[in-house]
Amino acid sequence: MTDRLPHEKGFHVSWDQLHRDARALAWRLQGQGPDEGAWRAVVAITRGGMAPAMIVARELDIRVVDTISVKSYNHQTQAAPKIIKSPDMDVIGDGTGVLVIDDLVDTGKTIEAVRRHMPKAQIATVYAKPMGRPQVDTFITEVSQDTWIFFPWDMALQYVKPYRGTD
Ligand SMILES: O=P(O)(O)OC[C@H]1O[C@H](OP(=O)(O)OP(=O)(O)O)[C@H](O)[C@@H]1O
Ligand SMILES: Nc1nc2[nH]cnc2c(=O)[nH]1
Ligand SMILES: [Mg+2]
Repeated sequence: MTDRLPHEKGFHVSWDQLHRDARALAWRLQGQGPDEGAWRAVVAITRGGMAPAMIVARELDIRVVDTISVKSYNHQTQAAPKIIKSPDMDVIGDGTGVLVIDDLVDTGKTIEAVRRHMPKAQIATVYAKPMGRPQVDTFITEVSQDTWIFFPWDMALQYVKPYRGTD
């Protein structure tokens, strides 16, 4: 178990923002596949990669969608990443023409494990921190290493007190 650096800042992502950023990722990946620009399949890194992978698959009209499950974090503490479910290797092969999608790269350890599994795949994330950035082929937004990204599925709308009280 490695205790991670403290996260001084929070970056809170709404569904709307995630949708726009995942669409931007699809836009960037479009036409980059090896078969006349097309991609054969999408593999989502569960669980955080599933929503962005769905949006990318929809935008790029990719109907073959699979998952790879990597377990490493327990809340904000990281252990060695372990692949606990692989995609269908008959379909995915060495990853040629396959897009692997995750919500973010932080230390890059999750993607390192995935890349060993599918060395020829194109790996893309919506958000990237500097440490993991070299591990991904494509990303949309960089956030600093001391920032924790909060995704819409981790949050709920709640009341916020006004700056100036009336009582
Ligand atoms: O670059 P790394 O330091 O390896 O961290 C990035 C990974 O951590 C988070 O997943 P997590 O393991 O928390 O699981 P989840 O997607 O199921 O929430 C995130 O969704 C990435 O997959
Ligand atoms: N939600 C979330 N999961 C992570 N896993 C590794 N880094 C992060 C992060 O910044 N936010
Ligand atoms: Mg994840």
